[in-house]
Amino acid sequence: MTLISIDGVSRRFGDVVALDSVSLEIRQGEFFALLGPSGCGKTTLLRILAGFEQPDGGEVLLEGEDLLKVPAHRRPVNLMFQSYALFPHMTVERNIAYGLEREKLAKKEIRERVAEVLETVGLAAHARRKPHQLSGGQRQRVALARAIVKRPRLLLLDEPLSALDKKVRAEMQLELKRLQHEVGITFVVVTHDQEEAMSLADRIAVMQGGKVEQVDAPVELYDRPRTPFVAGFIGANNIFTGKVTQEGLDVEGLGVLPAPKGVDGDSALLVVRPEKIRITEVAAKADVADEVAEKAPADAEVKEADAKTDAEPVAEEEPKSEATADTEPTGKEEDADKAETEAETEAEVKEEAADTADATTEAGAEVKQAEEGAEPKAEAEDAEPGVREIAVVAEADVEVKAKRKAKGKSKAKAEPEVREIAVVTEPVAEAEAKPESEEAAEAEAGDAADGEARATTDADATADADAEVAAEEKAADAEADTDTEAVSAAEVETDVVAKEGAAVEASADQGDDLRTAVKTAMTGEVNAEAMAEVVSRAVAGVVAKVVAEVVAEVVAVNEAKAKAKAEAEAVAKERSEAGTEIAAEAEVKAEAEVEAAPTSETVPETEPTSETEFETEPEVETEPGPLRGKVVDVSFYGGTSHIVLSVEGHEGHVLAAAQGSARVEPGTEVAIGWDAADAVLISA
Ligand SMILES: Nc1ncnc2c1ncn2[C@@H]1O[C@H](COP(=O)(O)OP(=O)(O)OP(=O)(O)O)[C@@H](O)[C@H]1O
Repeated sequence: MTLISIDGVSRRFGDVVALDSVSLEIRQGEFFALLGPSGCGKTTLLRILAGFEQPDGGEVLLEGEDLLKVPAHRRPVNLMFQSYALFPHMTVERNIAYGLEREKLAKKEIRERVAEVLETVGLAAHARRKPHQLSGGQRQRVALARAIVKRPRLLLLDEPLSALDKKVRAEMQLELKRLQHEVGITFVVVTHDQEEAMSLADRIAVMQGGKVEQVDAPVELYDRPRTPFVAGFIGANNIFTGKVTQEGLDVEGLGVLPAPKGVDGDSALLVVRPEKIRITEVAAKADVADEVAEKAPADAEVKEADAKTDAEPVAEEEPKSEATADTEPTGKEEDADKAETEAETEAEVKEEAADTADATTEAGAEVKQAEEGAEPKAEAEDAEPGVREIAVVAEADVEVKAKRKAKGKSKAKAEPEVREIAVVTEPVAEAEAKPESEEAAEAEAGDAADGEARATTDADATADADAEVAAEEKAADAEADTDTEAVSAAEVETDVVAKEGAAVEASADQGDDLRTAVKTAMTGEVNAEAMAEVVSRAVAGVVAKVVAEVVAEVVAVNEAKAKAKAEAEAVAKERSEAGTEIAAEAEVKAEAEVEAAPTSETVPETEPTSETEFETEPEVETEPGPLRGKVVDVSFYGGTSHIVLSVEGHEGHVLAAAQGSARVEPGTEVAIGWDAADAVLISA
């Protein structure tokens, strides 16, 4: 139901048009915000509603009644000033009572209403204090109490939180919302702070230059801005200007970009939110590298790519600085080097992996270290490149592409190998939801991309690696939690652990002591008394069953604990390697992304295409975007990675945002894209 109807209201101050035919409706009981930059006319509109200003034209109705004819002091409207305007010499309760006293209400009623409102704003204990004895937030509550005690139909708040520091401000935002909900009064708040408006208001009128640009709910404003101003004002946005075509928006210098349908030939703005931007590391395929190599035989990096394609080991290559920059060699450098050398032939690796399961694990760990500290091209030349090749190809080919670009080759010729960088939650959620076996299989790909499968080329060793990676993934799911929670990440194991006490203690009436005895015996501290009990009950035939049960339980618990410990250690190791805890999460996500990338096992013999990649892993998007660019900067705050990208042919930067820590370095060449459905087209 409409409470206030504003129709064609204008106000000029000399040459300045403060309000230019403003029309909007404010509903009964809603929290409404007037949002816009300084000087857009929001305060003028508020003052007109309060009766402190008269418009030059237009009308304002309150439930159908002409409000403009009603003098300010008779309007059922209250204005809470930015400065709160409290009387410094009066106590809190007298400040609140003041308006009611002026209305000459009965003292009893005044007392009751003041007490009620003091409770509502949580200041009953401060009733006798004076304003200077209160904090900023408390003073603001007094101002609010004073405004609502008169029970206005409409409460106007001019920048109500601007005098508060950030923390109190956040608290008061919640408080204001609660209060508005509780008292049911229609609130109209004026603010230039979009975050404040978005978090407080049910609906927002975005104003600019004395006009209302758009009135909508916060989500609508964010998702579907209807004017260029709103698109630029609310949140960060990537904006491209061009001509609408059937295929998308044709932007000069950039080509046709994915866009929703529009009117052909129209000039329009394309708006894409940073979190909708998909960036994928671009790397030309080996044959492209080959082709470049042929044309530039003197280029050492291209030669390496060539060599890799031919699968001829070039084991003596020195590590390259870019390749080693990611991870500093650890104190186990020598071991790592040794392991790397050992891992260079499949036969040696097999031998090493075949020794024992422990030896395999150790070798894997060492090799992982070796690889992290090693030059990727050496990996590529490995006789058993397996799934690792993806990461290696990607890195090598970025360099190749850079060379190719330097030679002025058309980017259209590249058939990019992609590795999605900006992590999105959906694919990860899907990956997490997968059954363990599938997860383990996929983990192999991600794992191998990290080079972990290097030393495990025989079946047993690979299975070990799979299990290890699957365990890592599960443990990493519980990453920010305590060790106990890490245990709970392994569902089955958790069950067993959780049942440890309960199962042993609660299973059989007469078996309690017996179970304790057996368990105690099994854990090494033989209790003579308990064992005597065991023996005596053997006659009753209880023992065999109980012993079997307890043995199974203890074994299961021990296994679960061992596994959980290994997982926790793996996670800790991952984290320390990645540098931050958040990075660990991103790595798991990134692995899920990498799983989608084709491997030498999954990529067919014939030239792979994006389509074949989709067929392999249809649930993860790997289509590179239409734009090519470079990562300029990556910053992490608010739980999100904010990635600044330069784009070929585009003057401004493109912003991408990814939840968690994105594993992408400045300088990385990327393809940039988005889904047409995720973008908004606005007529220019
Ligand atoms: N009494 C006045 N005399 C002259 N110009 C005025 C007067 N009141 C407002 N203006 C002008 O009208 C325009 C709108 O002012 P208004 O205060 O409504 O904007 P605002 O959006 O509330 O800005 P802010 O957020 O800075 O308070 C401004 O250009 C302002 O300078």
